[in-house]
Amino acid sequence: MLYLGGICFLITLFLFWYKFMYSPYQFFKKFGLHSPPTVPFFGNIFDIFKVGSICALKKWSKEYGKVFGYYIGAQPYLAVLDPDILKEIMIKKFDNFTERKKEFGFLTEIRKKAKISSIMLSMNKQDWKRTRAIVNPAFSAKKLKMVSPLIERSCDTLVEIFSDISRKNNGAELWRIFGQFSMEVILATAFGCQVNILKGEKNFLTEAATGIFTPNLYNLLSDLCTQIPFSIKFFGLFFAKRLKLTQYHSTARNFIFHVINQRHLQSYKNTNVDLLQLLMEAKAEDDQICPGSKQLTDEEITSVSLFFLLVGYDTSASLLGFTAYLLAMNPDKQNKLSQEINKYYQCNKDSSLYDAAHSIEYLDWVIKESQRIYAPASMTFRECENTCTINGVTIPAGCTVMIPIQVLHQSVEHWEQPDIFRPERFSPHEKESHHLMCFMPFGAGPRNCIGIKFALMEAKMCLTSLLRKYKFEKAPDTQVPLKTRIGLTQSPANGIFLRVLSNGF
Ligand code: HEM
Repeated sequence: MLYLGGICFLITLFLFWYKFMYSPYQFFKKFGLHSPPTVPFFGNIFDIFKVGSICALKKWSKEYGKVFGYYIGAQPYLAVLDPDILKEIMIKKFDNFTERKKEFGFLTEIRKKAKISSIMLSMNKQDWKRTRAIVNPAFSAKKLKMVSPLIERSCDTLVEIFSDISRKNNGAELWRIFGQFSMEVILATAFGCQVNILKGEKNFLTEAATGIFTPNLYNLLSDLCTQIPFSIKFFGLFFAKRLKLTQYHSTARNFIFHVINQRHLQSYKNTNVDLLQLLMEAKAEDDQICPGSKQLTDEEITSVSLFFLLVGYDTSASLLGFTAYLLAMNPDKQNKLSQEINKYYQCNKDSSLYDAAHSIEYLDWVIKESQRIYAPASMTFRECENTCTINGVTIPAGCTVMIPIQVLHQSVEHWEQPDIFRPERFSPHEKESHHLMCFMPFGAGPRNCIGIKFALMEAKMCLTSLLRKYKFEKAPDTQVPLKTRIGLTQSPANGIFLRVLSNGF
């Protein structure tokens, strides 16, 4: 009896080892793909902890080439750094790679607790097609020009605030201020809410949004728990109630809910057809979605709105902060940009801020070069629907392709002296020399960032109005080199301290 018990125990142990510790890590081997050695149950999580995801990816690509696998827990990721293969995945074979990484684990539980359904980043093919078609018109060039006066209003407030900062010798932390600016802009343009965030109103919103985007342990833990699915439910339920992250989600969601209710209560029809109006007009009767319809449920309207609020805030704040930092560290480039802005206004005295911002070519190069050095969205994903072979590489069905935007932007193979800030790389004369897929701050293909034109308009208008009057300079507290915090997005780890001076024009 004891003998039989012993055998049963050993068999159980073997099955446990096979299922959780051996078999998951054979995934890439089966398809002839290389991957770094793994630690059972944890995969390559410790390598990432040790040096950070970007350094780990750079190191692995040196050892295993431009396509290799790695594991977070038991979750397999295929990192692709080959621009030709990326072009196939993101553009040519988009139908087979329409979805991103599926959302699971703690974050789903946290969102459920805050009554938020699937966000647009992780929507499945059908829901994404339906939602994107509804939202697209809000981002047309014509619509964006219509909302530009709202951005100009926040630019004017920002100039006032910078006037105060320019009197301080030690400078100020600018990333937070750019965050308030971008929150104010997205609220006004997409939701019709004129809130003076820059003057201190509703600061709890920027706090919640920052909290949601700060990379945290839970993303990694989520992936770890995929091996034992019930643990996600268990830990998710246990932690979700107690975490600050849940509170942040609830705060942001409640605010959006309030804005939607206010819009419902307005007796007149909103004439400025903003994003929220488009979403609300797509509301399905009784929350029933018919196949092929262009409608949204109530919960989807809240979730999509919330996502736009968050994503519009975080990435734009980082873009502005990183650009200010790079200009401060490269005074010759900053001088050139200020001169170009000044020259433009000398010839076009009555130009609108919108027109000025879109006419200064050098500004466009500066913003591109800033995004190349510090990509505000450091990575994106695509899920492979059916196994396929691209340029001799087999990509298994169900595999999550990881597209390391920041690593591509820093590749020595594609960029000469990638650490040097040189906006001229993007001049018409030079830009042909880099592969299209080695520069993709907004992703690529049909599922790229929907907010490209909006984000660029906002950043260009903001920098034009600031650099007409001020220049950025290194302050005693400026961190050099700048440390960044990398999750799905990239932001400065300890803010951006800079001095602001009048530029004498
Ligand atoms: C500097 C600012 C921004 C950067 C760098 C950025 C970057 C990105 C990237 C890399 C993606 C993934 C694209 C892909 O997978 O191919 C994305 C998706 C997305 N972004 Fe942005 N973004 C920015 C600003 C914005 C703004 C202002 C909005 C909206 C107001 C926005 C809305 C979205 C949406 C809705 C998606 C999901 C698109 C989809 O799944 O169809 N983004 N963004």
